[in-house]
Amino acid sequence: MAKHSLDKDKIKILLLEGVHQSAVDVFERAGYTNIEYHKASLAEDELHAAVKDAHFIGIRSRTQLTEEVLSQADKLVGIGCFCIGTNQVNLSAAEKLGIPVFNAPFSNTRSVAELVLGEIIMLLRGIPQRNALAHRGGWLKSASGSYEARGKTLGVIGYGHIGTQLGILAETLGMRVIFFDIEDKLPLGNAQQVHSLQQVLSLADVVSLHVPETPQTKEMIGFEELACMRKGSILINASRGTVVDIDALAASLKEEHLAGAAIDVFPVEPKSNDDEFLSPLRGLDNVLLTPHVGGSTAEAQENIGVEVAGKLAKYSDNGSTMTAVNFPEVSLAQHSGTSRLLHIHHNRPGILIQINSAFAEKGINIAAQYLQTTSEIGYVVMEVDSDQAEDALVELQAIEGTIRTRLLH
Ligand SMILES: NC(=O)C1=CN([C@@H]2O[C@H](COP(=O)(O)OP(=O)(O)OC[C@H]3O[C@@H](n4cnc5c(N)ncnc54)[C@H](O)[C@@H]3O)[C@@H](O)[C@H]2O)C=CC1
Ligand SMILES: O=C(O)CCC(=O)C(=O)O
Repeated sequence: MAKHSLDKDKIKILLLEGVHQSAVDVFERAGYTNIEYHKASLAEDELHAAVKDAHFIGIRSRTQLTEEVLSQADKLVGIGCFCIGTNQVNLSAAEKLGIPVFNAPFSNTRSVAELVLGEIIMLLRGIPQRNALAHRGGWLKSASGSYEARGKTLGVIGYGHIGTQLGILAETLGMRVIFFDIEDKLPLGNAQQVHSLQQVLSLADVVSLHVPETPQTKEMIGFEELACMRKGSILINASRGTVVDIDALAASLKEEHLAGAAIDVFPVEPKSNDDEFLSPLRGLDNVLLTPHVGGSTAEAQENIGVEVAGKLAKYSDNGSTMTAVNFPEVSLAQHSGTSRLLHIHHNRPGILIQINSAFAEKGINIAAQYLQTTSEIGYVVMEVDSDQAEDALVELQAIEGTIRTRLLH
């Protein structure tokens, strides 16, 4: 059986925010038993303490892995975001520390698209306000402000994995789909790409946001953009809370410029289910408020657990970094008969020459070598005879510009 430089039972895996049991199962099947599991996110001081001796951390969207938190995580080898978004991690700080970050880019996308489709139908029919009124003893049996989805225009902002699936689903209801994306995208079905945000906003009956959180998407929907939207139209945001100026949205709804909204993500979200949810949208009957559950289905969570835990276990076992979002990607098969050395370094000219010269001087034979770089860091993986592996590790650690090394037997 392969022996790793650090025995697997010494490798601490910290799982937060109730990631699915499937993740625990994957780790355990791979031989990792030192798992600290928390159902919720941790308070800041608890997080600082818990990361200190963790080799791997698994989080969802709540836990903020800032530069400060990462700087305290001396033993951290890899991070798993059990979701799509990775904006909660300081990716460049992690990269500079030589820590790859993995996520699950597809596993919950269908769940988000389905939720949004349901919300479109509910909002076009004015159901949220009828439902709220009925709960208070009212009875609003009226066709006023109630429409079919068929024939309406859906404007998708961000035509990626979620936006495209939503477009296809909406077309099955007979909606016309237009979209805005900063990239040229292949339109699926009968969708049409429109090259300005304002144009989509002014043409659509329903606008749905599916962009990532970036400096460019911060408050991309504010007073001006909301004013561009058609009177009586609907806004849906299941992307990130920072994308919409929430005060501007509340104002537009109160002025009855927009007929309704469905919001799943907020600029500030409660840290746990026990904390109060505060928002200027509270109390508006024509707004569907959901607690960031777009991707929270049994199917999505189970698949995400398997996918991300699998990526972390693979990186731990054999150094493979495929699909890491902040790190040079190297696809590696399981090794046998040799030891594998991982060397992460600042990307400067001459590192590989230094490594190869140092090994040549010591008579260390390199059976295989892989190198990938980003502009910041380089990642070299080498296979050497197991009886030379410890000497090779010493040589690697002495190379100037080294960030970290690992040895896998
Ligand atoms: N509510 C929830 O529970 C969930 C929320 N999300 C959020 O949804 C976002 C989108 O997810 P995917 O569709 O899988 O991502 P994706 O990466 O497949 O698609 C995003 C699209 O947005 C486009 N884009 C980026 N910046 C833009 C800009 N400034 N203007 C217009 N288009 C822009 C990209 O070119 C890309 O086509 C995620 O980044 C995440 O933040 C994802 C899953 C669950
Ligand atoms: O389910 C979660 O915790 C977050 C989902 C999400 O927003 C994402 O996948 O980006």
